[in-house]
Amino acid sequence: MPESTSTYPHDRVALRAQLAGVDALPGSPKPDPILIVDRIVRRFGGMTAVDVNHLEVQRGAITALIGPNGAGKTTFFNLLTGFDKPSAARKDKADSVSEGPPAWEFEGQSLTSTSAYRVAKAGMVRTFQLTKALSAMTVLDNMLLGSQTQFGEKMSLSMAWPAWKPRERELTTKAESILERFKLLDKRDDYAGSLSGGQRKLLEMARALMSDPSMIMLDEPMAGVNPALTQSLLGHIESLRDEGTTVLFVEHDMHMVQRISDWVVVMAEGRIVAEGVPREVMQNQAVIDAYLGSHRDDDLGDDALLEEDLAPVLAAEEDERAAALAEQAAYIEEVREMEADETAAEPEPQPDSAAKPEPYSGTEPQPDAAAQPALDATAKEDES
Ligand SMILES: Nc1ncnc2c1ncn2[C@@H]1O[C@H](COP(=O)(O)OP(=O)(O)OP(=O)(O)O)[C@@H](O)[C@H]1O
Repeated sequence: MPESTSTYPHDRVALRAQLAGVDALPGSPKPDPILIVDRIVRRFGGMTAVDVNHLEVQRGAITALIGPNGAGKTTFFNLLTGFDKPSAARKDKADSVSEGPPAWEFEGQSLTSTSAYRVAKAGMVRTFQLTKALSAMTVLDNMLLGSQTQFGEKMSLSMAWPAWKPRERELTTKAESILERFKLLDKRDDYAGSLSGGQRKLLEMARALMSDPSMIMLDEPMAGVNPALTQSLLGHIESLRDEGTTVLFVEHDMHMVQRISDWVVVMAEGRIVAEGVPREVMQNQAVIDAYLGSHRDDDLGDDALLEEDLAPVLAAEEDERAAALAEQAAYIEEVREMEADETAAEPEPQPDSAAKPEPYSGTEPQPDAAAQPALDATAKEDES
């Protein structure tokens, strides 16, 4: 985990004591914000999906972003991480953009409309669901794809092959260490597609950690996870926080939100309508009106509903990143072949998973591939 340069108290009791003194109001200033967002608006046709005037995310805290379906949470994540661009000001509409240009900064560095690669390199990394193309790669290759350093070095190293080998060894050692932490080391050579739902979630998180993020953004980390692995996932998220990594996560499961969040931000119809400590925010009238309403006693963490609602959004995201993923997967394959040619080593060990999908060749069309931010961005970097 990154060494924090802040004097921020990583002790949870001290952290919560600090947050208890923060005004429970939308856009309230935080004692030590790692992310500050101003005037970010996204419209789709005539519909405003996101209109956030001001938001500060506290360094070292676990912040939950909640809201009803269609509130704009995923779109907001996409904007912050460079996967979408904010809309321009429109004079005939009284939204936040009309009051000035959008701006957001992370660790004091402007990330406004920056590429996904640069966002990840700055230390703000999001997770993605393990999709078909990634499922057809081994767990270890998924981890190597998660290393932004690898992507940044891709072009030069492919031309200076001998330099790559020690780097790959270093990245592999790092990947194995993270996999061990997530109890996935024995799955190292298995195809990711053979993992259980909960193990996939662990792998998504593990992959994001390959780039040493200061802040990790989790999009519905508990969706599809069975109770057996829920405790493990919660424990890992809390451990990340305890080590100084800021966590921002979107979640429908209110039990989880109440249990692990230090702070809760509530979105409805694109806007931040409430903020506060978990117990209090649930009592907030704006939240009850906008989100919980008459269904307050319902279990809002219904995974079946969640997956159904998410499907079209995720499919769109996956399509956009398919080309970048194919390029990266082909490159990893190329590196493997170069290594085999050069060392005339034994044949590569075959993955020993029971459920083995066809290996991904890197050339076939991948309609539903998704990749880490760094993947998409590398392609952009390479173009430039
Ligand atoms: N590419 C798109 N084109 C048109 N409308 C979109 C697009 N992406 C999102 N929207 C719309 O923007 C609104 C916000 O969607 P978003 O997925 O961000 O909400 P959400 O809070 O993440 O919802 P959920 O909890 O159901 O995932 C919705 O009305 C959605 O239909």
